[in-house]
Amino acid sequence: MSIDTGTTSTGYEPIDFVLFGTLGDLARRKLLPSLYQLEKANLLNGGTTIVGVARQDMSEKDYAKEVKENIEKFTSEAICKDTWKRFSERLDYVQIDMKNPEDYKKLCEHVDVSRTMVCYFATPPSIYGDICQGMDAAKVIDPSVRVVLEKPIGHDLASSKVINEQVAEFFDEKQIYRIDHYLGKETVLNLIALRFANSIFATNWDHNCIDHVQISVAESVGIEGRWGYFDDAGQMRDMVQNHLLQILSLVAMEPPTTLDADSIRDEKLKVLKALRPINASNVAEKTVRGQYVSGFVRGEEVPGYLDEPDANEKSTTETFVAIKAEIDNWRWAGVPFYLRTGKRLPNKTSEVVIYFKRQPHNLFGDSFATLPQNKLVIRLQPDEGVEITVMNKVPGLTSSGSMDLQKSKLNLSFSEAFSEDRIADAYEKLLLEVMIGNQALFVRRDEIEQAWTWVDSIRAAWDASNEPPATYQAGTWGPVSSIALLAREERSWYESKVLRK
Ligand SMILES: NC(=O)C1=CN([C@@H]2O[C@H](COP(=O)(O)OP(=O)(O)OC[C@H]3O[C@@H](n4cnc5c(N)ncnc54)[C@H](OP(=O)(O)O)[C@@H]3O)[C@@H](O)[C@H]2O)C=CC1
Ligand SMILES: O=C1O[C@H](COP(=O)(O)O)[C@@H](O)[C@H](O)[C@H]1O
Repeated sequence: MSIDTGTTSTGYEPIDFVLFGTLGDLARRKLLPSLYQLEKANLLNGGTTIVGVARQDMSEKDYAKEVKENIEKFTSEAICKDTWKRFSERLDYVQIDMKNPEDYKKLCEHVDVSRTMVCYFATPPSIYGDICQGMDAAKVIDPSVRVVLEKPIGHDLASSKVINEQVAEFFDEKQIYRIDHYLGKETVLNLIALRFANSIFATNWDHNCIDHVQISVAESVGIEGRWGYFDDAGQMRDMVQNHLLQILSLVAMEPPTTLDADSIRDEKLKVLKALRPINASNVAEKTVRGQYVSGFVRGEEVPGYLDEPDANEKSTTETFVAIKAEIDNWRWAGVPFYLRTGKRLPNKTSEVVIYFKRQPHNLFGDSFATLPQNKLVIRLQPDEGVEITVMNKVPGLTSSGSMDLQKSKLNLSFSEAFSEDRIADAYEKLLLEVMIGNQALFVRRDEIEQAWTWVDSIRAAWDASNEPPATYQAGTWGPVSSIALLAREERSWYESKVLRK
């Protein structure tokens, strides 16, 4: 089916956007509201259609009603009548049991194979193979089709290879867009601009100038009713294997030759390959895993992980991970990258903090016994921005002739510096990139597999150790051993501002 609402002309050809799993949590909460926002910003091509696929029997009218309700619920603003009118005209629905190849014939009545088709698999990865086979049986696959795969791709290296192979049987790597939604966050993308558009950073970005790097992705939420999924995954698979390693790669990669997809992905892959393996011989020294017990998060009492609904009270799944990662290459020799992520921490904050080396000699002994390190704090979320701590002379006259120093901050807050009234959600950016056909912000198969290789080795060492995770109270920054991970190297975690309710 193709329509022309005649409203928008964008830089890409009209497409048929097929959303498998359209009634699921991700589609309802993120994908459909993001498509709606693209409509509102006039970024959906006039001829583009949105075909929802799920196994429930539902009329087009009821589907549109359901979509509208979800947009109202998950978009923090009143729905705009004109935008909704244009958006609703694009919506179409088809009932398919994705495990039944016969059912996919119905799809042919809803898409126009002469146009580009984008197929978003918002379903469990275990049925990606079934969807590919069904599409093949319905003869809707050709080289112009793009498929979007949600994370996690697998549970470990072996299972990710199986899923990647199932999809590769029908689609070339150039057609596959693997989502890591952190790559769609404005501030994560800004890492590339900050590093490569500013010579002050470009020339100071290595072991000569940088002491260490901290990457923290803290969440105040717990398991949010996803115990079954989460207990199988744990924070390592849920957050480190993908989001934290992608951020680390962008911070540590060499300048890509251009901004094209493979130039960037080649450089990220080299970083992942250079990560020093962590195994049974060094896992205790380089990693900490934790599990929260009950406590208070922003003044509210919350249950422990083992007391969450549906919990198995013997679970040893980690809800917190801290790692000292090292990159064995010329640029980063001797510079640790400390990673930290957890559920039920005091706040939702994601930050990259670059600690520069101290001055070799202190001229200002009277003010400071040791001069503090300059820090570059890149706030990924919330209060997106960049902050540099510098030392300044305190203005004023002194009779002793000494110079008093004070630590000050140069703070760039995106909300104050830029006139945008809202920062686009990561999914808006990524959906638009798929429609344009740019793979730069999507993860290549070899990156995913390399990340699994590193993570699997840590997980195997944890399993072999038989040590349970250390506990931490909900609302704190993780187990004390995480503080010790840095303290024994005379360092400490950057203290994020804790937002109060
Ligand atoms: N939810 C989130 O915040 C995030 C999700 N993801 C990933 O996104 C994907 C989707 O997750 P989520 O939306 O949470 O999952 P849900 O279980 O909520 O949704 C999956 C959808 O797929 C449908 N489905 C499953 N099997 C079939 C089948 N045989 N035939 C037809 N439809 C089927 C389900 O239909 P039915 O309702 O009928 O069972 C449901 O609509 C997963 O890969 C997940 O890991 C990634 C990051 C975050
Ligand atoms: O992929 C995931 O990410 C979210 C955190 O994403 P954010 O954009 O809110 O920072 C996490 O809660 C979830 O467990 C994980 O699957």
